[in-house]
Amino acid sequence: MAFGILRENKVEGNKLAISTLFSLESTISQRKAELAAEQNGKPLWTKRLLLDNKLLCSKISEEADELCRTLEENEDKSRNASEMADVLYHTMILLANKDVKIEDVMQVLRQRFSQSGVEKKRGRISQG
Ligand SMILES: N=c1c2ncn([C@@H]3O[C@H](COP(=O)(O)OP(=O)(O)OP(=O)(O)O)[C@@H](O)[C@H]3O)c2ncn1[C@@H]1O[C@H](COP(=O)(O)O)[C@@H](O)[C@H]1O
Repeated sequence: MAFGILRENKVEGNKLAISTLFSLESTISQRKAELAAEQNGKPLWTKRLLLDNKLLCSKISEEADELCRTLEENEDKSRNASEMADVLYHTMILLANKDVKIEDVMQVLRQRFSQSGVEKKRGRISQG
């Protein structure tokens, strides 16, 4: 009984996690659609990143470095989650820029479920 409730909570938590990514994807693509409309004043941050690939890539590198620092400097879990959120947000803008959907990324991950990293690496070496 208690196990059933725990499993249900986990399923709900997983659904919430995935719907968060879809929500963010939808907001970013809305901002992208709005770019075509006339701009009044300075664009919001997401729009600025959509318009400036150099800025976006430098933010992605910066956020990835900050994420690694949370490990190297043994920072607490909340810092780790916050830096990962920054990485996800900025990388999802890059995906939107390239018209790649988060589902396309998930599909790649799903295809790898049945394969270990060692097998994957071996496959790449024998191909190249
Ligand atoms: N998830 C985010 C998000 N994460 C970070 N940021 C902004 O990204 C900018 C740069 O982030 P940094 O980490 O460099 O911020 P920082 O203040 O320098 O601080 P550190 O944490 O690195 O110390 C800041 O202005 C943040 O507010 C975000 N801006 C927007 N979103 C989402 O995007 C949606 C649309 O946002 P806008 O259209 O840009 O308002 C929002 O509703 C949110 O859901």
